[in-house]
Amino acid sequence: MAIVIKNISKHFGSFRALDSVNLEIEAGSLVALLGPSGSGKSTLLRLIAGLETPDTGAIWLRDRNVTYQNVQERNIGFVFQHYALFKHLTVRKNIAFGLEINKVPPREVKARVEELLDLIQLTGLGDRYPSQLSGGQRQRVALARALASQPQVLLLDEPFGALDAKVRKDLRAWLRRLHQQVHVTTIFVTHDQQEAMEVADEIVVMNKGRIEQVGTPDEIYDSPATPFVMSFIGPVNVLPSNLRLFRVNGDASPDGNSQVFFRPHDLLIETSPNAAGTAAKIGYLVNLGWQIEAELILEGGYTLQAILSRPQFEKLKLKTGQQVYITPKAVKSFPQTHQLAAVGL
Ligand SMILES: Nc1ncnc2c1ncn2[C@@H]1O[C@H](COP(=O)(O)OP(=O)(O)OP(=O)(O)O)[C@@H](O)[C@H]1O
Repeated sequence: MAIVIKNISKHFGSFRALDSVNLEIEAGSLVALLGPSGSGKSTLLRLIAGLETPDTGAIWLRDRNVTYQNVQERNIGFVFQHYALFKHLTVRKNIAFGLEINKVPPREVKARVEELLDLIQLTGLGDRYPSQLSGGQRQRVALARALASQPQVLLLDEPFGALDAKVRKDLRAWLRRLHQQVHVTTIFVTHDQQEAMEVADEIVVMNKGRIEQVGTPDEIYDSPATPFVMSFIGPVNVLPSNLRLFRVNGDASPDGNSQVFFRPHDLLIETSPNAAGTAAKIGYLVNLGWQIEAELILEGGYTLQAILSRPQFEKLKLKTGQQVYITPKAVKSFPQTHQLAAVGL
C-alpha cells in the first residue's frame, strides 16, 4: 500500500471534521475523495500532506509512519484550486523552482523541465509568464511543478474547480492520460460526482467526516452501500415502500417502513394499460436534446422523475397530461432512518 490511514480523527475546536477514518490506497492508483462541502475531504488531504496533524490515529506512506513528520519530509506534490504560480517567474522557472531550491545540478533541472513541458503539452510556452496563459494551462503548469521533484504521492485539491465546464472536461481526460504516463499515486478532492466517475480508478465517498463507501465507479454507482451514496452519486427517486407501484413488483417490505430508491433511467414507461404497470400522469416534460426528463404524478400526489433517451421518447410520443403505465426496475430499499444527500432530484 502506498498510503495507509489508521483510525484518524480531527477536531477544530469542538467540531469533529474527521471521525475515525480508515483508508488504504494502493501504489499507482488514481483516487477521488468525493463528498459534499464540509464532509472532510480537504482536511483528510491536508493531513496526508502534513499541513495538519491528527488528534488520534496514524498515517503511513509506504512503510514509514509519517504522522508527525513535516511537509518537506514527506515528498508529496500538492496542487490547490487556486494554486498561485509565481507571477514574476516564467513557466520554465516556475517548474524548476523546487529543483533549484534543492540544489539539483542545472543541466538536470533543464532536462527535467523540458521533459515536464512536453508531458503537460506546453512545449514552446516555457518562456511565457503565468498571466500569458489560460486558466487550464496554468493548472497544468502547477501540476508539472508538483511533479518536478518526483513525489511519491500527488495530492490535488479541487484542481479544476475554478475553471469553466468545457476546460474542466478537457482537463479531466488529460489528467487520466497523464496518470497513465507517470503512474504516481494520486488523490484528488472533488464534490463533483461526474468528475470522480470520469477520472478515478477508485472513489472514496465521504459524508460528515466519515467514509461511507470505497469502490470503483461501477461499484459505487451500481451497488451503493447507503442511501447517502445512492443519492449523492446520481439522480434518484425515493418513495415509501408501501405504494402500489412496488406491491405489483413484490419489492415492498411487508411493514412498509422502508424507502425504495431507483434511478430515473430505470423506469419502464408504457402507453397502454398492463398488469405490471401502475398508472401515472405526465406532469411536465423537459427536452434537453440528448435526453428527455419527465415528471410523473402517481395517484395520491407522489411525484417521480423519469429520464428517457431520445429514441425512447420519439417511440412513445409522450405529451404533458397524458396517462401512462410505469414499472420501476433495479429498485433498492433501505430503512427509513438513513440520511440522504441533499442533491439528486
Ligand atoms: N482550520 C480550520 N478551522 C476550523 N474549522 C475548519 C478548519 N478547516 C476545516 N474546518 C471545518 O471542517 C469541516 C470540514 O472541512 P473540509 O475543508 O475538510 O471539507 P471539504 O469536504 O473539503 O469541503 P469543501 O468541498 O467545501 O472544501 C468544515 O465544516 C470546515 O468548516
